[in-house]
Amino acid sequence: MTLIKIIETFKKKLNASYVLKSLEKAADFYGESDNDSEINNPGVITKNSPYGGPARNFAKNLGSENTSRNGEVPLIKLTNVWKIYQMGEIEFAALKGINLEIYEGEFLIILGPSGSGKSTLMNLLGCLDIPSKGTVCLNSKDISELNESELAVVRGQMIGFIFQSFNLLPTLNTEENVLLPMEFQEENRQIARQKASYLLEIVGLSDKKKNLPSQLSGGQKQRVAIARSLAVNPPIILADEPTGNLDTKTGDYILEFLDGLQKSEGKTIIIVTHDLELVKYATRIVYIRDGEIEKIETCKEK
Ligand SMILES: Nc1ncnc2c1ncn2[C@@H]1O[C@H](COP(=O)(O)OP(=O)(O)OP(=O)(O)O)[C@@H](O)[C@H]1O
Repeated sequence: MTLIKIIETFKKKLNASYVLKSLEKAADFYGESDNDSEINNPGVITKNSPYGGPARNFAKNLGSENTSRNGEVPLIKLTNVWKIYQMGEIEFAALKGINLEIYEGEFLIILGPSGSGKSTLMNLLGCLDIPSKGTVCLNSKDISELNESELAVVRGQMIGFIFQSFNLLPTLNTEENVLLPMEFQEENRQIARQKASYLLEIVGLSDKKKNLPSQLSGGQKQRVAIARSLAVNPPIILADEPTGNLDTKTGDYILEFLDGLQKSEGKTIIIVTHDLELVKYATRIVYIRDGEIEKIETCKEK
């Protein structure tokens, strides 16, 4: 199966049971369930979903040559990856020979202290940067072989980003921020707006569509960022300290939400963090220190 076909497969809809679960959680957490008939009526959401029919288990749609979790081919594979920053005469190796395979449907936590190379690694996993040495393969394709525009297309369709600082565009309102990735993917404007509405319902922000980021709380901003990360229904969600700027309760809600995406949607969740609290959500933990993988732990049960 070609990468384009795989990407097309990934563009199918969000799962209805996940939507219901997420809505219930959002309603429960934000105390909105009593006043919102749509939240109490999942049929309405399902009927209005612009993402079409259920699409559980992305892996099953990939074709045997690309299936991952128990198979041979990882979704992302790093082989002897080095990242060397040049500062005048001085070279600094932020990553030193990283080998890592990430499989579809994992909830991977990359844990390490400040300066250990987490963000550098995230930039490589997210195809935002290329390695100085070694290879990063996404669906068996070496990203170094792609030109900038090909890389942007792959990144846009395969990966949803969530950042500690939310990275919302300050002059765009909530709805426009969620629409943004779809604009780059040339979505039909009307369908794009339907999708944005749908995603904002999932994260419990239907009533904040016209608010600017400055008119939202931290937790609401991060929920907008999550809705935006899901806009093109990517198979991979990559998050850099997603709860770093949130209080514990809101942070837990965000993580439960991501956990739901992994469990019910089969999405691959990758979080880089220094926060040990997050490991309870992981299926695997990668410990990184001084640019090297110290150890990798597989978690028996979540
Ligand atoms: N552009 C750059 N030029 C030079 N050195 C850099 C650059 N970016 C990062 N570094 C260095 O690389 C190392 C790893 O940085 P990185 O941001 O990946 O760490 P981190 O684990 O994400 O840290 P934190 O948790 O504090 O964000 C650090 O020592 C940092 O100073």
